[in-house]
Amino acid sequence: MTEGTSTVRIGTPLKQGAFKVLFCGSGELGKEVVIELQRYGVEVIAVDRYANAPAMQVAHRSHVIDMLDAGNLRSIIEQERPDLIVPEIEAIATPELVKLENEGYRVIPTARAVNLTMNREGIRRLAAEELGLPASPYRFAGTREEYLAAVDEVGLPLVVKPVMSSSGKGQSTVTSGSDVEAAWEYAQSGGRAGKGRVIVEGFVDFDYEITLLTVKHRDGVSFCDPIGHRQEDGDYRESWQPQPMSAAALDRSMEIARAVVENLGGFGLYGVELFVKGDDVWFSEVSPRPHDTGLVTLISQDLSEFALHARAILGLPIPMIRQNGASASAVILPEGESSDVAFSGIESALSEPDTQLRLFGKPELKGRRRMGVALARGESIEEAREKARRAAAAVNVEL
Ligand SMILES: Nc1ncnc2c1ncn2[C@@H]1O[C@H](COP(=O)(O)OP(=O)(O)OP(=O)(O)O)[C@@H](O)[C@H]1O
Ligand SMILES: NCC(=O)N[C@@H]1O[C@H](COP(=O)([O-])[O-])[C@@H](O)[C@H]1O
Ligand SMILES: [Mg+2]
Repeated sequence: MTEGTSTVRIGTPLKQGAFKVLFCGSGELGKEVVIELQRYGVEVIAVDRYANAPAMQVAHRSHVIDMLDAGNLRSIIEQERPDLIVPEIEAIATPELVKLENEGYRVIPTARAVNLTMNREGIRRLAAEELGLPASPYRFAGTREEYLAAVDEVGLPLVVKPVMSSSGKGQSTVTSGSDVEAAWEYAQSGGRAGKGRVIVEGFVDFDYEITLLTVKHRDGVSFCDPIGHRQEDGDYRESWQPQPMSAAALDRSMEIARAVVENLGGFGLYGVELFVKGDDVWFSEVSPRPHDTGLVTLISQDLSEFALHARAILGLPIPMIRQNGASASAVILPEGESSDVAFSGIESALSEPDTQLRLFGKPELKGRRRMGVALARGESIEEAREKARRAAAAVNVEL
């Protein structure tokens, strides 16, 4: 930091002068940010809807509450009085965060950003209607009748998603008239916050899709190299960096990302999701926080997306981001039921050079759940992807 302009002060954790950060959501992405904050001696409080969530296991203390309940959320925040509130998932009583921010609390990146992005309607209308950015055609629907009308207007093929959901929950692609009914029912059952409105989006026939990690920090806006990824059922399976792109598509992507994060404001790392075809780029959505496809940066960059988020929210400088070359991540995504999962095959997963593993320590598996991720570097993207997939496949999940 430049002499004379130092304003960041970090006290001693668990003492009067501690700098306190409270996480709303305590999954695998939060866990890595907590670890980065711990390295600066920040006092961390992790909150989620269930006990022993990944970030809780590395925080100073934790609370289990229904974060969609405004009263519960407020009472924990008033009890803890954190210097920063860091939302880690979408399903939070975000209007209450707006009120708390008005009362003087600091919400990362801003309460407005969190409130707009927790609901697909907020962010889509901002990006497409206010900022005029290119996006797939879309309609919103709250009833079956509105939904059927929306399907007619948008036309097939299309994608249906609950307005409040993530990781593909409640999402389906409709390619024929016979899927229309099932997509509505699935969206009604699959949203994180229960039944409700859906977005009907025209299907974008992209060549590839990227996440452009974009950091807003004290000295401006910085971009990470683009991350390519492969999704199945709306959930990420593999990601890699750098995704090869034409100069025109990359410029356009940065332009779109900059417009979005400058409007949303605040300090922190954003994951801007974009679809690319040739030199054309469409905005898809944005996370006002580290992104799951950005897990690859744990091996591909000197400062991972989690380290960058920590620096940005603390008001620390980010003079450069070093990329280490072709890298990839592959998820460990078992299906089944267990409340005492064990992992084996780890020696084999780590037997190749430039390979790493993260096991999240989630206390329960019910259905399909991301429990870990394999990371690898290679001479080429293809080699890195193969290595990461081999490492992920070598891990046995014992239920
Ligand atoms: N309109 C669309 N056209 C084509 N593919 C789409 C469209 N919308 C979504 N997809 C595909 O589904 C994936 C998940 O969609 P989206 O990012 O909107 O869901 P999500 O539940 O918010 O996921 P996450 O929380 O993991 O980011 C996208 O990355 C893309 O592969
Ligand atoms: N695409 C969003 C995303 O990846 N979010 C990450 O997954 C966790 C929830 O996992 P869970 O569903 O296994 O509890 C969240 O807490 C966050 O870390
Ligand atoms: Mg997404």
